[in-house]
This record gives sequence, C-alpha cells and structure tokens, in this order.
Amino acid sequence: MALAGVRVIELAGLAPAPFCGMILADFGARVIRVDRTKVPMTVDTQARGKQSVALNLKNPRGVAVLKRLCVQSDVVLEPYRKGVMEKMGLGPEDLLKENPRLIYARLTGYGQSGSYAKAAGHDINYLAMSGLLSMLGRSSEKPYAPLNLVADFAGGGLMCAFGIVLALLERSRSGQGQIIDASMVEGAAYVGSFMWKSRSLGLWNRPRGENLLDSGAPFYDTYRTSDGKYIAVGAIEPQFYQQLIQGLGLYEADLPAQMSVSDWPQLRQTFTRVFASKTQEEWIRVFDGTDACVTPVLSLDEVLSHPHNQARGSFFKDSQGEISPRPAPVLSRSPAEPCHSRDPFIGEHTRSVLKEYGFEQAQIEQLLSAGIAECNEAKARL
Ligand SMILES: C[C@H](CCC[C@H](C)C(=O)SCCNC(=O)CCNC(=O)[C@H](O)C(C)(C)COP(=O)(O)OP(=O)(O)OC[C@H]1O[C@@H](n2cnc3c(N)ncnc32)[C@H](O)[C@@H]1OP(=O)(O)O)[C@H]1CC[C@H]2[C@@H]3[C@H](O)C[C@@H]4C[C@H](O)CC[C@]4(C)[C@H]3C[C@H](O)[C@]12C
Repeated sequence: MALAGVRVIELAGLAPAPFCGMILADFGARVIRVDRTKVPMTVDTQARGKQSVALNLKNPRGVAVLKRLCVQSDVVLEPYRKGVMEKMGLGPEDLLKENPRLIYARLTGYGQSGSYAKAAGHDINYLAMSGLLSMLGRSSEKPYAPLNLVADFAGGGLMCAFGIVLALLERSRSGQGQIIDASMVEGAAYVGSFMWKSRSLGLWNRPRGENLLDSGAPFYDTYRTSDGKYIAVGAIEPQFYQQLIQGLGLYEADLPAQMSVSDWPQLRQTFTRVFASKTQEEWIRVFDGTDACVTPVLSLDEVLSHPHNQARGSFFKDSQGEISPRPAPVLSRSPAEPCHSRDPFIGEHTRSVLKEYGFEQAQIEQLLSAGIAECNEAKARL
C-alpha cells in the first residue's frame, strides 16, 4: 500500500483527526492512537485499522512515554486546542529537535495563530467562519450546515491527511520533517474555492437558495416520489435538460425557458407534481440509461445493494457486519486495503506497542501497575 512503513501517532480526538488517521491507516500507514486511561469507551468511530495505547498524560511519566513514541515515528497528529502540546513539553520544537524527520500535524478549528486560535469550536463554527455557511440553505431560510461534512471531514481530516502526504513526499527529497498547521476554517474555505473563483460568472448573484447550484434551479434539486422516497436531479446542460423533460413526459414548448430565473418557481411546481406521480423505482426505470442526470437519493443502507455500487465494490461489510465506504480514490498498483476486523479496544495494544518502541518488559509492567499506562489485552481476547 502507498503508505506502508509510515508510523503515525494519533492523539485521540473527536471526529476530524480520527478521520485523518483512518485515511492514513486505510492506505497502509501504521496508526497508533493514544487514548486516555480510565475511560469506558472510545468516541472514535473512525478507528478502522488503528492500534490503541492508553496513557495518562496528566502524569509526567505518561508524557515521557508519549514523547518516546513520537520521536520514533514519522508523523504525530494532534487535535488539541492551541498550546496543549506545548504545556506538556511536546510542542513541535521539542519533538523536531529530537527527530528532525518528524512530521508534526496540528489539526485545529482556527489554526495556530489569530485571535480565535485558542477558542473552542465545532464544525458549524468553522464552516461559518469560512464564509461557506452563509451560502448553504434554502431560499428565505436560515443557513443550514450539511451535517459536519465540510469543515470536520473535507476541510479538516482530509486536508490534514493531504498535508501529511505532501510532507512525506517532500521529506523523501529533503530528509526534513515539518509542521502542518491545518485549520478547518481554511481547509473548508479551500475546498470551497470554486465559490470565490466562480463569482465573476454570476453564479451566486442571487440570495441564498435562489441560484443555479444551491437549490434555486428546479433542474438541480431533489423531488419526493409517490412512495415517500426522493430523486436527485442535476440536469444543467441543455442537452441533459432535454432528456429530463422527455423522461418526465413533458414538452419543452409548454414550459418556460430553462434559464428563465423568474419562471423557476412555476417550473419547480410542475416538476414536483410530476415526480410525485410515480415511485422512486419507477422513475429509476424511466431514467436509467439516459443522460438526464437523474438518480435515486439512496439511504446509507441502500447504497450497498445498488447495482452500480455493487459492480465497483464501492461499499463493503466488515467482520461486524457494518457497512462502510471503500477508501477512495482507487490506486491501480497500490490500492488501499481497509482493515475488516473490529476496532481496537482502548489500550488493547499498549504492551505490544511499548515493547516495539524499545521499552523493557519491567518498565512496561511498572507503567501499568502505576496506572500511567493501561492495557486491555484481556478484554480483547474475550
Ligand atoms: C460525534 C460527536 C463529535 C462531534 C464532532 C463535532 C461536530 C466537531 O466539530 S469535532 C471538531 C472539534 N474541534 C476540534 O477538534 C478543533 C481542535 N480542538 C479543540 O479546539 C479542542 O480540543 C476542543 C474544543 C474540541 C475540546 O476542547 P477541550 O477543552 O475539551 O480540550 P483541549 O483544550 O483540546 O485539551 C485537551 C485536554 O485533554 C488532555 N488530554 C488529552 N489526552 C489525554 C490523555 N491521554 N490523558 C490525560 N489527559 C489528556 C490534555 O492534556 C488537555 O488537558 P488541559 O485542558 O488540562 O490542557 C461526539 C462529541 C461528544 C461525544 C459524546 C460524549 O463523549 C459523551 C458520550 C461518551 C461515550 O463514551 C459515547 C457516547 C457519547 C454520547 C459520545 C458520542 C459522540 O462520540 C459524541 C456526541
């Protein structure tokens, strides 16, 4: 796999850093998540393929163990508020001094500088600060955050993984590590570059929810079908729009022009009425094999059985029967091989990892009995 041989220490976080770690693990990196001790369960739902070491970082000996793990690894991924790592003496200067090849990734909401750097926040705040949230939502409604996809995952976890891969690539030439300051505000904004760079085209001149791609246009929206399901329509180009009209059993001559914005509300009413006359399945039969850009809105449970997804193996079931998306993109020679077994228990690999990182058996037992480290091998064997 592309990242085979790369050792990553991931400090346990909420959602973006775990996703970043999972991407790296899917593509072959060895990802060791450092968890807290004495917690009943992890909140990491993106733990596929990771190992877990549990350390009490409120104890200086726990911090010393973490330092040893970090300086012997390729990447450290930390999701804390600015200053937390420095307070423990594990800031980038400290670690890079000991391992100049280390890639030190800091994944935060607001970045390592600026007046918000130390403020708490979540996806919705970062999305708001990126400018993008102001554009999301239906006409005359308040801004609407699309789950926590944009800042946490696209602008945060994924961008950070991208930064890590870039830094690894650069290190292969320079031999030097570096610090990655991954701000979710900036990551989200960057993912949204199109919004800024397409403003001159007039794509966003109208209020929120009244433009071409923000649910303003009736040919770029979702519609309810007679069985209470939904259909997605993305027929922008005239030749595709024609096929949509044809599939709906309508006649262009009876309709206003596609790009007549003032007629969009009326056109939407017509589409709504027609789509409500058949089930989702019936519409799929009408539109499959055409270029009308019409697809079913599938639920998370339905994706696995859709013939297209099935043909590509886009989703898979792990050993617990849980459905997950296959890692993307697909590399021809060194594709990702997502781990199919269950997620690690907190501290499941404490003993084996510490041993591998050069700790003596007696030292390990001492750390465990002092409660500085915690091991749950037994639980894993049950
Ligand atoms: C699914 C939910 C997740 C939602 C995601 C949400 C929408 C997001 O947007 S996540 C993005 C959040 N932002 C960032 O990550 C940006 C960078 N980070 C920060 O800004 C901050 O870390 C922070 C604001 C997120 C949190 O600040 P906090 O003050 O808590 O922490 P820090 O200042 O960073 O300092 C960390 C301190 O911790 C110490 N530490 C670290 N490691 C250790 C260790 N090993 N040992 C000891 N101490 C350690 C460190 O030293 C720092 O200490 P100091 O402060 O003293 O310096 C999920 C969100 C909540 C979940 C639910 C919840 O957990 C309850 C249940 C738990 C149960 O187990 C499972 C079910 C739950 C209901 C659970 C369910 C879901 O997972 C959640 C809903």
